[in-house]
Amino acid sequence: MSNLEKNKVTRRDALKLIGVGGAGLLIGATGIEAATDKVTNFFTPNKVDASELLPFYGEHQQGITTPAQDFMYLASFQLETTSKNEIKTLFKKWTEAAATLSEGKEIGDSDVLSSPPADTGEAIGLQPMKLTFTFGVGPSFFDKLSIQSKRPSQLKDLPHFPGDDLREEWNGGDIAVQVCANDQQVAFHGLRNLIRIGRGIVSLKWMQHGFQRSQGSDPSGSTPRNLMGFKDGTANPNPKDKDEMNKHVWIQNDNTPTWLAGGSYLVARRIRIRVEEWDRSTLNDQEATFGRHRQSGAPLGEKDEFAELNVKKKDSNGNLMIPADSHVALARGNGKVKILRRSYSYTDGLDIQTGKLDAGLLFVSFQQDIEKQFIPLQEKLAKMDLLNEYIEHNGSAVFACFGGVKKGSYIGEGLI
Ligand SMILES: C=CC1=C(C)c2cc3[nH]c(cc4nc(cc5[nH]c(cc1n2)c(C)c5CCC(=O)O)C(CCC(=O)O)=C4C)c(C)c3C=C
Ligand SMILES: [Fe+2]
Repeated sequence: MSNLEKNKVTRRDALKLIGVGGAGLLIGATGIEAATDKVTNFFTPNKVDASELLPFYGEHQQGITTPAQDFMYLASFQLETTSKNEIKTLFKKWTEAAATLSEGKEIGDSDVLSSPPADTGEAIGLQPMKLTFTFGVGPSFFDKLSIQSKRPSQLKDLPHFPGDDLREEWNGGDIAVQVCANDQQVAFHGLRNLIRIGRGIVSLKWMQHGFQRSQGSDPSGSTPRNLMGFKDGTANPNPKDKDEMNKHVWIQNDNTPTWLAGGSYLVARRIRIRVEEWDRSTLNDQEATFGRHRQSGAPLGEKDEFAELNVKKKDSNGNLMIPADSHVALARGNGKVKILRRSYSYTDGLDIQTGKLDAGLLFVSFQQDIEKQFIPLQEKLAKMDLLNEYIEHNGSAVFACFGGVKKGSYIGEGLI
């Protein structure tokens, strides 16, 4: 049988696919044709939608204020060289590859029979699916290249927080690449090709995938839920509000070096959730832990997800509606410190030591100033957040993400 014939959807297959297996079931010919049509339509091309394409070049890097795509890979690389020139060449190659892949094109020359194809091929024919790349450098990057004088003073490893249970295999790194897309294969292909281009110059230190509910399963675009079942992202600052982004996210003061201007600091925390314990806690405890209702996402005592969150509001007995040690009460504080959260859920299968799931939140936040934003927030949470009973931080990293890249330029230009 030819491949073409093998791939054909037969009427019999179509019937199986639509669940019509019973002998003697009467179905009119037109019914069968219509059903078969539906199945064969499954293989017909989708229209190419230009909105699926997010250009790599621009004022800021993509993947920061970009509405979170369905999938992400966060990869942390370590340098295998101390040569600035080799890193500069790599950054130029990565820039070109990221720009090409973001347009849904293949990289390099892949039709020379005597050489391995330049592109690994698994995204051939696929749309870009809002593929974005976000690049940054960690504190150790500056030491390894002996350019310590260029390291921004606040780009250093985070302090130890109470309860931290950090593992070296999930910590730090010299370079970060965040790859996001609405298709996991497209995202993986993007990262895999950067890994390949970097071989011999950089190697992976750690890599974490992330997911959220796909936009296809929630076309209304409501706030995604985390693995604890709660809407997560409700009180994020609005990425479309330029003033808010300038105030809380983009680095842009007078002393900012050009390579960092319009960039942002990325904090990543791999936070394991003890889902088994959480699943045994009562709904009442769960809601008190977050300070919001599970179903609606509304602050406790309110009906609407976006109702004002008043941490001082009391019930008729004089008790706080939202417990003072709940996650949102502590994270909101006086409401002045804001970070842009862009976290994803992760699952890494079974922890064979404990027989429990290794699942949680790959917490990612972008901020203008780590010392004024993330650190004071996490200090408060680590001390007394009710959520601490159910989570453990086992990975931590900080990176300075470059400003946007202009066509003809490359990531990190001006730094190396
Ligand atoms: C240091 C910063 C934060 C860490 C670490 C963190 C971990 C974490 N959060 C959730 C789930 C939710 N967080 C929510 C709100 C919220 N969280 C932070 C900061 C950190 N969270 C902030 C700044 C806020 C907003 C507070 C506010 O101003 O109201 C919520 C409520 C819904 C929402 O607003 O997004 C949830 C749910 C988990 C599961 C987690 C670690 C595993
Ligand atoms: Fe949170």
